[in-house]
Amino acid sequence: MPEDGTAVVAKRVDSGSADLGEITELARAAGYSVVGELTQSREEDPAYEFGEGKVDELAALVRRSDADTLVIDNRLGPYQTYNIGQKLPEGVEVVDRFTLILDIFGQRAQTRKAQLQVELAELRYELPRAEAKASLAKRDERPGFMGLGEYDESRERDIKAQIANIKQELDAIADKEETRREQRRESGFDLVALAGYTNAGKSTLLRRLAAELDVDENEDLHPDLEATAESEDRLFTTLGTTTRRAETGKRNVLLTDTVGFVSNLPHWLVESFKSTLDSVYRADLVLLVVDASESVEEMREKLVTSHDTLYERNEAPIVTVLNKIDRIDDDELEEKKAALTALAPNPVAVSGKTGENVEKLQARVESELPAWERERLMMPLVDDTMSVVSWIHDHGHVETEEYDDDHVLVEFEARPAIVEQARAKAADLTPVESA
Ligand SMILES: Nc1nc2c(ncn2[C@@H]2O[C@H](COP(=O)(O)OP(=O)(O)OP(=O)(O)O)[C@@H](O)[C@H]2O)c(=O)[nH]1
Ligand SMILES: [Mg+2]
Repeated sequence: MPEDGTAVVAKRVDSGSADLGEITELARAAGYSVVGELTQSREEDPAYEFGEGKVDELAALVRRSDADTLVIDNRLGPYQTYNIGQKLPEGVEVVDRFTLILDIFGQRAQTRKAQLQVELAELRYELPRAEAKASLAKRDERPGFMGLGEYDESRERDIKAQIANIKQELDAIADKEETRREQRRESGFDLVALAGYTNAGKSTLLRRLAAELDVDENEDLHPDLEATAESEDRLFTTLGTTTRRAETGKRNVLLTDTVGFVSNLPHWLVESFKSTLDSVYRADLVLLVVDASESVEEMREKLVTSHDTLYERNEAPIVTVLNKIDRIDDDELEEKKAALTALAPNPVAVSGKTGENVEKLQARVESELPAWERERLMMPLVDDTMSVVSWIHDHGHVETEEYDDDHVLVEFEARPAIVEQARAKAADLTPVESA
């Protein structure tokens, strides 16, 4: 764990100039202080990623700045990692973008699920490396090294078995969570998820929209309700998921905040976090949060990354939320909206920090949620009637409730499935026959 570690950050791009902004933030999020940086613009060198001369320069910089880690914002093959490491002072570690992100996740993982997901991603990272080692060892026919080949093949089998076990456990967790989502829907809740690039302001918006829900009374239904959703100006503040009840008007909304997206992640890493991302993929509505105080270029890139992450699995309609508008003026906002209309049609612009336009966002959530059905039910007043009436209150929105001597007329709106259940409950109320 790189608590108080020091790092040099480096990046190669094929052409143009390399931007170290995000990798520096990621290194900080992992606990490093960044003590040096270096970039190169040239095609990839198969042995060293950078040109060999540049790696010598990097090694000198690492030595001069006394860094204990070299963070490289490129996808390194196992041999490149090894070759670069050979040039560095003894004990200096080479970390690429993916291992750095895994490192952050590992430090933040608090729940069993988060820990399993990190472990799964680590094993998936290691598997091709173990396979490469095993096949090298097999090819190497020097008798003295026979044992090595056997050892590595068993490591490979071992990793595969562990991956299968973890996947099984994660699938069981995912099933349980899916059941919980269904129970919540049956209880009349709409499920809305906050998604978006890391640091966009999702947790800040969650707190802004959240209403209090008595957690104790609803423990069975809402074990993931938490009092706080931290916000901080650092990447990946949120790793697990937090669900709160949101105030939007008529509808009963449960709003879920979760891990942010980040660009250039290999497929297996995103896949490892599938059961966390399911809270987004399986929502009734997704609020895709974008930091509007950044440049149009950055916003565009982050929107593309977000859409790519959502693309394959997401089932819900998406509303784009341009956040942090307190940091820009109206003209700038309009220009950005116009420049991004293809990726972010009809966005809602808000500030989670000041609360500006939050009521517009609430109205938009209400209008985008799957439509409710309207119903009028006339029920006889018998012993169980009041419990049916209060069930309708809990699961939908009651417009009028009128009583006469032996009947009640309830007019309400609710999800179609709720309306159906209410009808069945009403039909079960049998008027007291005069004997
Ligand atoms: N000026 C301004 N700052 C904001 C606003 N919303 C959030 N922030 C700041 O942006 C930073 C990130 O906010 P978070 O709410 O933690 O963002 P997040 O999307 O949950 O981030 P991760 O959990 O790391 O993915 C914090 O420093 C917030 O205070 C806003 O509307 N205006
Ligand atoms: Mg967050």
